Amino acid sequence: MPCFEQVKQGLESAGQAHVLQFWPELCEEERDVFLEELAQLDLKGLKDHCEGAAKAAASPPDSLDHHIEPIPPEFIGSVKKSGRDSLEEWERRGKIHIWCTSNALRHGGGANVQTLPSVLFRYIMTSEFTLAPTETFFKENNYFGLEPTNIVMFEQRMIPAVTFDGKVILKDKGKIAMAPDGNGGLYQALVDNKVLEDMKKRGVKYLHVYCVDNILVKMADPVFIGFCVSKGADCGAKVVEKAYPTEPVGVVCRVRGVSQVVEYSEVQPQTAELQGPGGELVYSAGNICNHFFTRSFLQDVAEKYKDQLKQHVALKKVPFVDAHGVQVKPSKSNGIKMEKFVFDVFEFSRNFVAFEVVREDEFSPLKNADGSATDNPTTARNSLLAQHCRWVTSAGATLLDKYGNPLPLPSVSADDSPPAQCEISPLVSYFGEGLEQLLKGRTIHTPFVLDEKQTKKLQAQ
Ligand SMILES: CC(=O)N[C@H]1[C@@H](OP(=O)(O)O)O[C@H](CO)[C@@H](O)[C@@H]1O
Repeated sequence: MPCFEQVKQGLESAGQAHVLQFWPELCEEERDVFLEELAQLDLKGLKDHCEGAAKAAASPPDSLDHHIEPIPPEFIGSVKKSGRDSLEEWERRGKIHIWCTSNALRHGGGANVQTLPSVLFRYIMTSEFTLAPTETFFKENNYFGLEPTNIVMFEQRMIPAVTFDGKVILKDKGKIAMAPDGNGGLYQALVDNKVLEDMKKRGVKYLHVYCVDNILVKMADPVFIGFCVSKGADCGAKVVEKAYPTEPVGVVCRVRGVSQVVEYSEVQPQTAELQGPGGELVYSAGNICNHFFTRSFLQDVAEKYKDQLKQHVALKKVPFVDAHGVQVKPSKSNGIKMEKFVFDVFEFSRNFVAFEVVREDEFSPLKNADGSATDNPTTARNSLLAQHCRWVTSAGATLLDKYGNPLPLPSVSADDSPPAQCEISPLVSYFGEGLEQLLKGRTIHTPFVLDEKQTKKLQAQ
């Protein structure tokens, strides 16, 4: 059991003695739980954290408009602008790297890329709130047929939310309001959970990192990996062309000559609207939270740079207990959550590249609840269905609606009328490949689900 006096002293010297104001009212069990929680805090760093948060919230960040420039074209690859040969070559190289990792683990080297199936190691970072539900979800679904030991789940750190005058917020009489430390908490979490050692042991050299809110993500995309490795990159980012100047996505660009992502909130509209000679947006490389890293780059970040990552301020409505111990749900922002961003390591890269992909194929974010205009569960589902309709149609099949009438070619945008119910299992096709031999010349009634069982049936016909 942690020592109460020590914790109390730590809080006092951080200027946070108020955290214990309801201590006399807590029962023994509540005290034990609270003391455990307080002992987990970085009490030495608490003063800096609280003062830093209040200071950062009071002073808006410098405008970056005069310091930004686009990434030079020689550091950008593009699915749209590259020939078939280059794309196939990157894909081939990417597959070799993926296969080599799995083979090194199984046989201690000497990959035979023709015959080995690819084993991928998945590292899933969650917050304190989502670890147990994520584990349960995987278990309940039998790990989706994957080998459980190849899936590593780990938690990012939580840090206290702070008032505008730098005081830790009490969520309850015996509980601090904690918030995850942002997606850039990844680098600290890799260290805390010894994940880099695990990667090393398994022979992992390259990582494809993405945030979960994109239904169209191409996990471990061999084309992207092949592109980045062939350019000798230690760090890379997939981008899509921005749909309109003020679209709420970060822009991959350079600031004072250094590659980084500038968030949509950090530039003036007139900068976002700047156009090149052909009318194209100057800052068009929209960040989709989809990155390539070499393990050795991550190792460098963990050893040398992790503590230099910027802290970003997020102003939030944080429920709290008032001086009388009454729980309050604020109607306007009352608290500061400090977050680190996953892409803030780009500036430490020695060779950063960007790779532009096709939005309709790779980016349909889920940010809002149904009922809002964009980026909600319905638009996400429609994007996936529309993509699968396109795959089936380009494999040479004709889709029929439920009355037996031929469906028009699926629209490129998922925002129009809902696409036909046509879904291809990722166990059958990763990105539309292999469908022609199954579907060419067929007439298919929707709803249609092409899973492994249906595939076998079609093969037998
Ligand atoms: C801190 C962070 O990761 N910001 C990302 C992230 O934005 P959010 O609005 O925070 O979800 O996802 C966007 C793409 O969906 C990306 O453009 C942006 O740069």
